Amino acid sequence: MTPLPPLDELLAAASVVELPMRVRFRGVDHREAVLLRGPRGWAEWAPFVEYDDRDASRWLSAAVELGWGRLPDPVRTDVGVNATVPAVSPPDVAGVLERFPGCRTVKVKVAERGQRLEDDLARVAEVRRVAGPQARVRVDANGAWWVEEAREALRRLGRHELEYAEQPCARVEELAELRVALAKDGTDVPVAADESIRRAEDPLRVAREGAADLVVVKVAPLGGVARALEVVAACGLPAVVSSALDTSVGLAAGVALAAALPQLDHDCGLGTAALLDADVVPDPLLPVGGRLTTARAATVRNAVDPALLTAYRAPAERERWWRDRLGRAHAVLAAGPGVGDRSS
Ligand SMILES: O=C(O)CCC(=O)C1=CC=C[C@@H](O)[C@@H]1C(=O)O
Ligand SMILES: [Mg+2]
Repeated sequence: MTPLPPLDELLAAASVVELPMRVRFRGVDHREAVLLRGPRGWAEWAPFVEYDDRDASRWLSAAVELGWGRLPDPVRTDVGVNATVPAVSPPDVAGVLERFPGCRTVKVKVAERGQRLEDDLARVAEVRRVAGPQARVRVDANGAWWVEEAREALRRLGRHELEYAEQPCARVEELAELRVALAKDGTDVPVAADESIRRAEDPLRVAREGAADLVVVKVAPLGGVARALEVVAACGLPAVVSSALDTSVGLAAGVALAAALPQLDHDCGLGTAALLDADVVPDPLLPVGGRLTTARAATVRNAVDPALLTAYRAPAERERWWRDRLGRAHAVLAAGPGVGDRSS
């Protein structure tokens, strides 16, 4: 674990930005982030605004690892990247996919609040039509379905040959129950755990309770690359890396994690720079031919442009909000293990 720098050092290193998004995703049309200029390079701290100080402190551990620590060594030099399709209407699908040239895998948001299964069926059908029969298509419900709802939704969505369904239900026990039901139905859709990993007190419950066929891991929510590698090793399940809607700096940490995983058989959700309408580097970390390399990630991560930090500087009262939050998250980490850390 990288030693925690003093709060005043972090505050002195911090720039708060507000970046516009190209398309609404995760209920937001802009992304706030704190960029930290550490002695080992730039880092990013951007816990979603609704998260509490304990969650935010885990994201801070990841930022400290990136800016003040050392990342685990890679075992590969490049990783495959999936396209990410928000809960858009079918006519908008082609335009979204055009932003992910060369990606052979597509993740589709489903079960969006205020929408119906028919909207998901139409969106996934259009993704399948545009991306073609060879594409790998996965869906992400962010835990919105009840078990029986997920059972029916995946029976109907499964006709499009899904690679897997990410967090179809919210609770670990529901995921375990759903997997049994899907097998009984002959619905061949693997289940991936995302929120049950990154927001759980004990991410290993997923593996212990047979709740998933694979795990989705995100660097920042899990507390850093080294911690994410530990969680994957302890789960003993295939893993996919996904972003936390980061700027190119945070995405570079995601590439570092994907490159360090002993086994990586799926494309990763690290193409989300395409969802941002601005970034903190002049040449955002966008996949080329559907792939990202560790070399380019390392270069981009340290190409943060002060002019962009100024251009997209957050309003003063948001800057104050983030700096206060940084102080609280720092206090959680400074209080030591057992306060911000997970059991396991
Ligand atoms: O995995 C991807 O294709 C992109 C990242 C992504 O889907 C997400 C990023 C951050 C939070 C969520 O909105 C969402 C997810 O649940 O995986
Ligand atoms: Mg997810």
